[in-house]
Amino acid sequence: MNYFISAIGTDSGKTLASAIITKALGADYWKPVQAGEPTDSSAIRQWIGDEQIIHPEAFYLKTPASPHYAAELENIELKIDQIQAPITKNHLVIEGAGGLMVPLNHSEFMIDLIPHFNAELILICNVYLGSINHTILSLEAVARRGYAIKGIIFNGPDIKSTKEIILNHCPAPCLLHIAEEEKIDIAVIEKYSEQLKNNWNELDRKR
Ligand SMILES: Nc1ncnc2c1ncn2[C@@H]1O[C@H](COP(=O)(O)OP(=O)(O)OP(=O)(O)O)[C@@H](O)[C@H]1O
Ligand SMILES: C[C@H](N)[C@H](N)CCCCCC(=O)O
Ligand SMILES: [Mg+2]
Repeated sequence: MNYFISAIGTDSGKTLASAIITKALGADYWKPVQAGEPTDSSAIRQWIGDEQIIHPEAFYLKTPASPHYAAELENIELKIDQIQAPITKNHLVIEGAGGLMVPLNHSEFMIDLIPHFNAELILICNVYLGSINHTILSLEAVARRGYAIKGIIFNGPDIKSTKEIILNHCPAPCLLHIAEEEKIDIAVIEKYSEQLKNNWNELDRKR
């Protein structure tokens, strides 16, 4: 299965969550469009070790900006039909850049990659004042297009009322809650990947 990891914004914890998901599923990882350094693939490599496959980016753009603009600066035509998913028999964790409505060019958005890769969405919701609005808007964009959503991963403070209202508007369950950690290292990734495995299996049993 392909899982597309997106978020309600940028710097939301997609790379952290992708490392946890990749580890939990024993999956391959792929960042199709990388804008700026250090690359997310390099962070994932540090956190998951050498045993799993990280596929090379389809587009590496130098400027840490919206991909549509970073591509324009380099005179690169960034179009979805030029991006082919790597061939693998394994699960593939595909990390987007920024949030769902981040543009790749003047007519295509990150969200359009979900059907292109025949993927299920996992939405990373970092929790802050304003995140309810950003999350429900993101869920509406997904619902309007009829795309499959596997679940939500919360990242940050555990605020019951925020989680409840979001989950009441989400057709899929919470897969994991990542707390604010003092530092992110291999032990933290392993701790959450064990939690995610248990939650995932439990949710699959209930379905
Ligand atoms: N729960 C957390 N505890 C501590 N640090 C965190 C947590 N979540 C994210 N971070 C840190 O916040 C920063 C942004 O997270 P991350 O790189 O995963 O965001 P992103 O959504 O992948 O961003 P991008 O859109 O650039 O891909 C990183 O330095 C990451 O290690
Ligand atoms: C450079 C950054 N870390 C991400 N890779 C790209 C974020 C694009 C955000 C665009 C926007 O929503 O305004
Ligand atoms: Mg990232």
